[in-house]
Amino acid sequence: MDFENRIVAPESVKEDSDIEASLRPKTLEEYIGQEKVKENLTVFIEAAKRRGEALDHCLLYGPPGLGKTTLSGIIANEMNVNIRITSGPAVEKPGDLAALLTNLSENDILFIDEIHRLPRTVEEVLYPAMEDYALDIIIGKGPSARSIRIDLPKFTLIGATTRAGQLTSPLRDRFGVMMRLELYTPEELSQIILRSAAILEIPCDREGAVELARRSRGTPRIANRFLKRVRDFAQVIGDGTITKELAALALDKLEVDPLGLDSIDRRMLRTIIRNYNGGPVGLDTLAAAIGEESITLEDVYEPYLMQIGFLSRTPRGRCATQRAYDHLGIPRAGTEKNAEQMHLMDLDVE
Ligand SMILES: Nc1ncnc2c1ncn2[C@@H]1O[C@H](COP(=O)(O)OP(=O)(O)OP(=O)(O)O)[C@@H](O)[C@H]1O
Ligand SMILES: [Mg+2]
Repeated sequence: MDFENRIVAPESVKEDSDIEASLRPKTLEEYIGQEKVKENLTVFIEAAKRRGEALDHCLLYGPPGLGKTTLSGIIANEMNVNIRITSGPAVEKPGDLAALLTNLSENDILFIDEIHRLPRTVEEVLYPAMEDYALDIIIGKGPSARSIRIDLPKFTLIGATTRAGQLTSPLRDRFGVMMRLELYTPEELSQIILRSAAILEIPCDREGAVELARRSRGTPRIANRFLKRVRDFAQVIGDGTITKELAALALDKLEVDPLGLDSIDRRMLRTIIRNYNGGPVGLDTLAAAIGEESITLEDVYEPYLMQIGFLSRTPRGRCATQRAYDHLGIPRAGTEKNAEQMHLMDLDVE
């Protein structure tokens, strides 16, 4: 199975990057959804600006593709400061971080994507930088080594992560603001799609946008990708406009079902149902059974399946819900007749 090229993958792939830049909203006003986050940010930004201070360090967390990078750019824009962008794995040595920090100006933003992947030695340099705006640098080796302190400009660190739980607590505790991004509702996604369609000059009617939205798994990145792909179908099969019928037809062809599930989601649910009698099954066991990493299941597949109520997490493991059975057309086992039907249905697995 091709995990890398899933059209419903929420992670950025190469073909996304050429449109993403043009579609990124620049102001909080243009940023659709995430009302709670926006409301709080508006207050924090306004307060920091009035005091002429740097914004508190912020941690943005939540599943991929929901707009963490976009939001950081917006914060910089609204604060009227520069933003430097890097990522956890890119900052390999303490010296790399020191170089980034000493190049900031007062109130600037340092954005560290995938901050949970910062090497520990780098993280330790970050603590005094965040707390006291200072760098402690060791000069020399052996007995003559001494530590000097370099003052840094007051800056804002914005960390983004899909896994807040993997952050060490000393790092987590140094963020003044923690904001969780949620999956978007189909209504919010259709607004995002209509906005993107207008920018890219793709004719798309309201029902067409709703249909794309419904299948976008709560994720703007997927919504924008669908828009781009479905435009091709609209131009070749239709009259150029994305309508409800055309959107449905195109996404069916791309093997994205009416709820946005693809074959991998269905396989995961079927595995829980068939091999584990609907669950509960432990995450690691399930991951091994479908040949995917536990972390990927947890970050990428589960959030959406839980949002639509197909999967529940219990202390003993994952369970498929009645809705999942219904959607897949699998009767619940329990009666002998059902068990027999299940057995027959097993013959047509992919
Ligand atoms: N609230 C929003 N309104 C409009 N467009 C959005 C919104 N959030 C995200 N987008 C669009 O979705 C795309 C992905 O957003 P972004 O790159 O910010 O996600 P991300 O959370 O940083 O993802 P990752 O976790 O992969 O880094 C961008 O093209 C952006 O234009
Ligand atoms: Mg990002």
